[in-house]
Amino acid sequence: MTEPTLVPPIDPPPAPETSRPLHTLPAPFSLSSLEIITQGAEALVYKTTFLTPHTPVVVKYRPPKPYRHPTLDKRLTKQRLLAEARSLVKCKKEGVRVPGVLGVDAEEGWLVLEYVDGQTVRGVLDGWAHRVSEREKEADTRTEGQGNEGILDLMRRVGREVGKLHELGVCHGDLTTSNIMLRTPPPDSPPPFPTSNSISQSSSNSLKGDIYLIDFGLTTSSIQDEDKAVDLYVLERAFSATHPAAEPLFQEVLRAYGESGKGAKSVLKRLEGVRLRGRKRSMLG
Ligand SMILES: Nc1ncnc2c1ncn2[C@@H]1O[C@H](COP(=O)(O)OP(=O)(O)OP(=O)(O)O)[C@@H](O)[C@H]1O
Repeated sequence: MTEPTLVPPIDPPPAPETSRPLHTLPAPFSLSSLEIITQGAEALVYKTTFLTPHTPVVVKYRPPKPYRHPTLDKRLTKQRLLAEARSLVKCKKEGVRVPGVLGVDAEEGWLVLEYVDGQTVRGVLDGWAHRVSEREKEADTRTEGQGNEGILDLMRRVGREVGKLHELGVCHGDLTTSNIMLRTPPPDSPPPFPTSNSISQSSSNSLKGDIYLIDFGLTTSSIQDEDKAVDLYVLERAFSATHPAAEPLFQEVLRAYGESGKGAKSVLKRLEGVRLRGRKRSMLG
């Protein structure tokens, strides 16, 4: 009988690396005081009341990219962060609704921003599209068309805010429905008891509030119609990707944009060309 051979214990495979070095967030922040909002491709976004107990703020942190040379990485992060902070400051000063910059440490890679209490337009559109399909299922003709004025008005506010940004000579560079937020307005005093009117109003109230543009990490200064038209094209694509029902709403964004400033009409003209090129490119694969 052959002796059983002793198989040396196999080392367990190394634990997969976390996709992001969360623990590297520098002082003065500690993870216990931060609530993660998103962990995007470029940045970690947290909400915290660590700095101001009664007012939440956003900490946007760009962690080091381990695959990049550390010196180059630090330089790029610093440049992008400063560019983002400068654009935000400029926009806010000129009356475009953006979160205020409360602090920045470009060496360490973080930015503290005013917290916009609300939801992204992407979230709003998802909710709206859901309500539309529920209504269609119920085939309730009494409610048909109800609530549309609210969403159309929201689209006009989006168009005007983007118009203000472009009028200033700033192109967003990543204008998607996730980078536009609807700030929740302070609550109206509620009626003493719910009425049918107040119930139907609660869903249209969710569409009220100011529009804020966020994520200025890819912003550029440009007075070129072409750059502005590309911004609009990116937004148009985001609308059609969200929900087919949202696509016609974009026309309302464009209408309001067209009336927002001197150069807006010629940007819309240019958008037609950008669309044609976009279509050609997607046909070619
Ligand atoms: N000032 C703010 N107030 C409230 N929420 C915010 C704020 N800034 C960002 N957010 C939330 O965090 C999300 C991501 O923010 P942002 O787009 O700035 O980060 P990002 O990592 O650059 O994103 P992406 O990887 O999509 O480019 C937003 O979609 C929004 O939900």
